Amino acid sequence: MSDWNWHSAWPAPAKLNLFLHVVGRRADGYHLLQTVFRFVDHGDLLRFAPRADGEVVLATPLPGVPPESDLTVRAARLLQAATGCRDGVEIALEKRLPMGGGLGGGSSDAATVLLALNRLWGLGLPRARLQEVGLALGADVPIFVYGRNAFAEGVGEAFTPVALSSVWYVVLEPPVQVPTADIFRSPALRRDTPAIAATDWRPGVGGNDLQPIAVELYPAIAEYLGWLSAFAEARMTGSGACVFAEFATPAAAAAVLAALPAGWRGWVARGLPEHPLAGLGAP
Ligand SMILES: C[C@](O)(CO)[C@H](O)COP(=O)(O)OP(=O)(O)OC[C@H]1O[C@@H](n2ccc(N)nc2=O)[C@H](O)[C@@H]1O
Ligand SMILES: Nc1ncnc2c1ncn2[C@@H]1O[C@H](COP(=O)(O)OP(=O)(O)OP(=O)(O)O)[C@@H](O)[C@H]1O
Repeated sequence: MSDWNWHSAWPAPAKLNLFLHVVGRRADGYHLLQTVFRFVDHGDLLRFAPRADGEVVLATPLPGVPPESDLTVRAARLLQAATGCRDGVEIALEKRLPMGGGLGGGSSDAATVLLALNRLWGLGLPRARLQEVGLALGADVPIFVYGRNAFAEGVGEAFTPVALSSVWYVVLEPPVQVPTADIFRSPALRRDTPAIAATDWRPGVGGNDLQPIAVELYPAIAEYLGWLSAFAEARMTGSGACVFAEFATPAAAAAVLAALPAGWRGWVARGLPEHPLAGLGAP
């Protein structure tokens, strides 16, 4: 992927929060979290073409999102501003991840833009610098730049890599979009879960502190969790709405998906050992 090629698709995978605890709150209102991020092999795709006029143009605007606010456009402009780069780009986004789904879709798109344009514009910024640039766009952007499954702390920007086994997930999409800020603003949110050491985390440890709040606000999430729980332990990712459960084999996951009630949306994804762009040149 060293050259501009409109036909090369750059992946922007989803993440799952295998657990998510709110352990405190910063003076600016942002919440201190502990979470494990896991990448899965289902996500959006991006394509890029150079523009000589220096403009950043989104060829595929999303319904309800003005291009100026789209995280892909904002990421490209922020990279121009951070480096003084005068090159432009046309971006095409093939959206597969639901918005407000807790899968980090917009954040992953932004991270893939940063990684791709760092390469295509020949900027040579180190990954750590791209993570900083990404944090200005959203708390979930740095993990996608970092590129390894990780135990995360702070607002989700301080990472300890974790090795995760190869498993499959059934991910269901309740038909609601959850605004992340609404969940964090809830007076009912528990903000004092005791912190754990990264080395004490094992798969299965911990829950999602945001889940009771989201379930209360959006009964569809409770309904989907209830259905999936009949097959395996089910949990919400991020601030919702999507819910997931883990399976040891792709056949076991496919069998659950095959039983999905009519009209429900869901998919099976493999847990990845790392982000598909983790090996990309950025130091
Ligand atoms: C819930 C997670 O998805 C877990 O991975 C992330 O923490 C959310 O990350 P994100 O969607 O990138 O969120 P941002 O766009 O940075 O923040 C949206 C809003 O959520 C609240 N917010 C977000 C992250 C955080 N650690 N504490 C917060 O209180 C803030 O009100 C913020 O204005
Ligand atoms: N490229 C983009 N893709 C998705 N949403 C975008 C994009 N650009 C801007 N947005 C805005 O960001 C909001 C959150 O979208 P996103 O898909 O990142 O949510 P999410 O999956 O809940 O993320 P997180 O797990 O980070 O909370 C959307 O409702 C939309 O208004």
